Amino acid sequence: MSRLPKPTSSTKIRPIPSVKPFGSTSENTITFGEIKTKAHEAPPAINKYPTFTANSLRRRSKSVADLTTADKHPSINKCAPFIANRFNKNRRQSKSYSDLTTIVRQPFTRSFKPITERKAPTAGPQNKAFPSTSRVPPLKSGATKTTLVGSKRPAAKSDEGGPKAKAARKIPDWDYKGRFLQLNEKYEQLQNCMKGLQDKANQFESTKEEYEKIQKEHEIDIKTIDSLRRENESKTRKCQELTTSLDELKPAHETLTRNYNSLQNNFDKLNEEFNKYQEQNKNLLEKLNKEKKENIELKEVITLQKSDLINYQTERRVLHNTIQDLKGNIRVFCRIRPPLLSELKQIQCSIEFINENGIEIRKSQESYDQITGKLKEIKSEFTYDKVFAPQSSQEEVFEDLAQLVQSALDGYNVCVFAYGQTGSGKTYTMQGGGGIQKGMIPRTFDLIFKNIAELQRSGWSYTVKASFLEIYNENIRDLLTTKQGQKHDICFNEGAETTVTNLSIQTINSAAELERYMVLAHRNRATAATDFNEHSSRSHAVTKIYLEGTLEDLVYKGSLNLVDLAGSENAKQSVAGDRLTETKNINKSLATLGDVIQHLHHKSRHIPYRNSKLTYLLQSSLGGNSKTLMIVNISPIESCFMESLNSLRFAAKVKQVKIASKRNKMNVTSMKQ
Ligand SMILES: Nc1ncnc2c1ncn2[C@@H]1O[C@H](COP(=O)(O)OP(=O)(O)OP(=O)(O)O)[C@@H](O)[C@H]1O
Repeated sequence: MSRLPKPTSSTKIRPIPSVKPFGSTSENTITFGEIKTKAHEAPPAINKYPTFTANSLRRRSKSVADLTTADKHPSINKCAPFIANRFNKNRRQSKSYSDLTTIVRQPFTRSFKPITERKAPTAGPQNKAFPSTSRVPPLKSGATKTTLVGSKRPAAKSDEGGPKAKAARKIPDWDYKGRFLQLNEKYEQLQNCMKGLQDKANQFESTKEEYEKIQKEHEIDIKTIDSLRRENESKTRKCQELTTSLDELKPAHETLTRNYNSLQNNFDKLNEEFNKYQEQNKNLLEKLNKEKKENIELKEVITLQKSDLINYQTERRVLHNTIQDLKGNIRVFCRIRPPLLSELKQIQCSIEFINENGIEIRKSQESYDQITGKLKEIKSEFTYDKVFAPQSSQEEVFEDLAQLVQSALDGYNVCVFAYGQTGSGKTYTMQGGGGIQKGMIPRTFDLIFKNIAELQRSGWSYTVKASFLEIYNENIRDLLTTKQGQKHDICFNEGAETTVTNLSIQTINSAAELERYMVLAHRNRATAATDFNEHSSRSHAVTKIYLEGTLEDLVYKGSLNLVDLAGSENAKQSVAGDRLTETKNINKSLATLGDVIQHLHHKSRHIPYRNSKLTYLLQSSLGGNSKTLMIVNISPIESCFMESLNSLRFAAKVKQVKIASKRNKMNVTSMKQ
C-alpha cells in the first residue's frame, strides 16, 4: 500500500467500470485483499449476533409483554413492575441494537456511488491526485470518513458533475494507476469501515455479555415467575376449594346466623328481664336489710320477752304447784256411781252429800236399839278433797285431775288410782266410754298434748312415752305385746325412775296415737283372760306416761301413773282355790298400799314399798316428789254397804297423809322454790 503513488491534482479520474453499485444481483461482490463478500450480506461474525439478538429480544419482549398482559393475578402483578423495568430495559437495548444493525447493514444494503461522482477535496496535497469534481475525501491517516452513496440515491445526483464528471467516473482500462488509486481508496474506505465494524462488534460483544447477563436474570425471573405461577395455581386451587367449602358452609352459616339472631333476641329479652329483676332484687335487698335490722331489734325484744315468759312461767308453775301442795299431795276423791238399770230394784245406800267434800253414809241394821227402841243405824261421815255424786260427769271429775296433769308436765311424778270394790265403777272412771263418757286416762292424753302444744309456742319441747302393764297375782305382764313367757322385774334406783325390765315403752306423738295403744292394751288384757270381767276385776292395770320437757338448759322430767286397781273384796266372801289366791294377792297389795301411805304419813324411815309389786312399782309416785290422787269408787247398792264403808275408811286414811313433794328438775337456774 505504501508503495502506491499518492494521487495528485493532475491525476485523471477515471470511472471504474467494474465497480457497480451495491444491490445489484450479480455484480455486488466486492473483493479486497483476502476479503471477499457480498454487499447484501453482513459479515458472519457481525450478522450472527444481531440476528440472534434481534430474535431473542423479540421473543423476550413478546414473552414479557405476554406475561404483563396475560397474567393479571396478584402474584404476577406483584412482580409486574420488575418485569416492566426489565422489558423497558430490553426495549432500550433492542433500540440500540436496531441502530447497530442499521449501521452494520448500511454498507451492505447500499450501493456505493461511483468515485467519479464524488467531489474532490478542496485542499490538501491528496486532492491534487483527484479531479476537482471528485467527491472522494482526501486520504488522511486515521481518516475514516467514508461517504458511501446508496444505490437508491437519485440518479440526478449522480449526474451532478455533468458530462465531465461522467467521463471521470470511468477510468480507462489502461489507467492502471488511476484504477489502482481508486481501488486503494476503496480499500482504505473498506478498511475504515471494517474498523468501525470491529468497534461495533466489540460494542456488540459487550452488549451480548450484558444481554446474556440479562438473559440469565430473565431466566431467574422466569423461574421466579414459574414458581409464582405454581404458587398462584396452588393458591388458586386452594381458593377454589375454599370457595367450594364456603358455598357448602353458606346454608349452615345462614342457619347459624338465623339462630344467632333469634338467640340474640332472646338474650336481649332476658337481659331486659335480668335488669328488671336486678332492680327488683336491689329493692328487695334494701327491704331485706331494713327488715333484717328490724328482725334483730325484734329478736332482742323476743329474747327479753322470752326471758320474761320463762320467769312468768316459772312463777306460774311455782304458784300452781304451791296450790297443789296446799290442796295436799295425796288427794282423795270419792265418786258414787249411779245405780245400774239392773240394780234399780235393789235397796240403795243412804248417802248424804254434806257438801262437795263431805259424805255421810248410813245403813239401818236389822237389830233395834235397846234404849230408844229404834232400829240400830250404822252411820259414817267422811271428808275428802272432793265428793262426786252419781250424776257427776266424767268432765267434772277430770277438772281437778287436770291440775295434776299440769304438775306432771312441770316435772312432778303423779299417780292417779281408782280404788273400790268390784263393780264400783273404777274402770268406767279411768277408761270410760266414748264421747262424754271418756274416762280419766284418755282425757289425760288429750290434755297432755294440748298443754305441750301451748308450751312449744314459748320454746319448750316435750317427748312423750308410754307403757301399759298389768299386775295379776303379783306378776307383771306387758300389755303392748302378745309375747308369752316374758319375765318382768321392777328396778328402782334412788333418785331415779322405777323401771320394769323387758317392758315396751312407746314414744307417742299425739293423743290419738296414745289412745290407740290404750285400746291395744285393753284388747291384750282381754285376750289373756278367759273371762274378761272376772280377770279385769282381779288385776291392777297401770298406764304410765313419761314426760320430758326441755327449754334451753332447763329439763323437766315428770310422769303420770294411771292405775285401775283390782276390786277390793272381802276374802271371807271368796270361794276357795284360785279365786281365793287372787283375792289374797289383791288384798295383800291393797293392804301394802295402805301401809305405805300410813308410813308416809308417819314419815317412817322405812317405807314397805317392796311388800307388793304394786307399791314397788308406784314407789316414785307415792314417795317424796309425787302427787297422788285416789279416786275411791262407791257402789250405791246397800248390799255393797260394808265394802263401800271399808273403801271409804281406807280412803279416809289415805286422806290424812301429807307428803312434802319436790319437783324432778335438772339444771334449773331460775327456778324459784
Ligand atoms: N259413773 C257412772 N255412770 C254410769 N255408769 C257407771 C258409772 N260407774 C260405773 N258404771 C257402770 O257400772 C258398771 C261397773 O262398772 P266398772 O266395770 O267400771 O266397775 P269396776 O269397779 O271397774 O269393776 P271391776 O273391779 O270388776 O273391774 C259398768 O257397767 C259401768 O258402766
